[in-house]
Amino acid sequence: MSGTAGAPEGLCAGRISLSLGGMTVLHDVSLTARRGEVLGLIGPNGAGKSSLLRVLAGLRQPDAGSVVLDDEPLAAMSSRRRATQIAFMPQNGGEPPPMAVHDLVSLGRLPFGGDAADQDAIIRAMEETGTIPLRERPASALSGGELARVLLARALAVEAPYLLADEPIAALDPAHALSVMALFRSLARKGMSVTVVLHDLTLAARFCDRVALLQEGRLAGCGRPEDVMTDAAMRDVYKVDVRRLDGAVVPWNLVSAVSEGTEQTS
Ligand SMILES: Nc1ncnc2c1ncn2[C@@H]1O[C@H](COP(=O)(O)OP(=O)(O)OP(=O)(O)O)[C@@H](O)[C@H]1O
Repeated sequence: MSGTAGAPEGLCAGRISLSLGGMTVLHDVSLTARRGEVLGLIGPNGAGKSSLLRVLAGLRQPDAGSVVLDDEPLAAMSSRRRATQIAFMPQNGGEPPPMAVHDLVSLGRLPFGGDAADQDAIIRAMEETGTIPLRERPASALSGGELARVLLARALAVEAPYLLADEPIAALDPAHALSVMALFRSLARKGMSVTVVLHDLTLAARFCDRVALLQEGRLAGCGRPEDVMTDAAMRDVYKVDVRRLDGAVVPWNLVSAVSEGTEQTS
């Protein structure tokens, strides 16, 4: 444990407000990502999940509030130290650079000196994401799901204690999505902190230790999935009615369709 007495452990966002393009996209949001857990950021499109993740990563400066890593304000950390402590996987990743997959994953080791441990970390990250067979391929020629796994490998290669991943499973088939969520669980059990933006509510409820539910830039709830992802909250925030299958949350009908008596499925 590295925090000083009284200082909260973890990556703590305190009373964050953020405006983009003249619009307030985060309002007074407080949240802590802790070592040893998978924290899911959930909420509808535009709710502020990516913006909050970027603030947590130190990639965006909030207008108000601060982010503290254990007892150290992020704003006071060197970018190199921050890059060794917090690994970030962006949403979509943009146009991949014209380089081989292995070289792209190797970029995760840039904050380090280039010692022998680098190659081990790169191989480990590629094994964990099933990207070894892709290693010689040009990144620009990958499918969307393949590229997503490579970008995750780049973030994992950092071997930072804090991983922030923005929709890492959005482009993945069910087998790869399950495998990545299981990997997150396993990394958290080894002491990492994994914060992940998710739209798959079923997997969020199943694999996250806690979820933070964002609604229009505000925190609508944060805690165990069963406490936060209630039928009422899903209805209010997502405008969907859910069904529970073996305890899993399955979005089932649009609230508007139900209220108009035109339920889509039985
Ligand atoms: N650079 C920007 N300039 C202006 N507005 C922005 C910018 N980036 C994001 N926004 C707006 O901020 C709000 C929150 O965006 P954000 O990407 O954080 O949402 P999100 O919850 O991650 O959404 P999604 O699920 O669609 O990815 C949205 O209304 C978005 O249009």
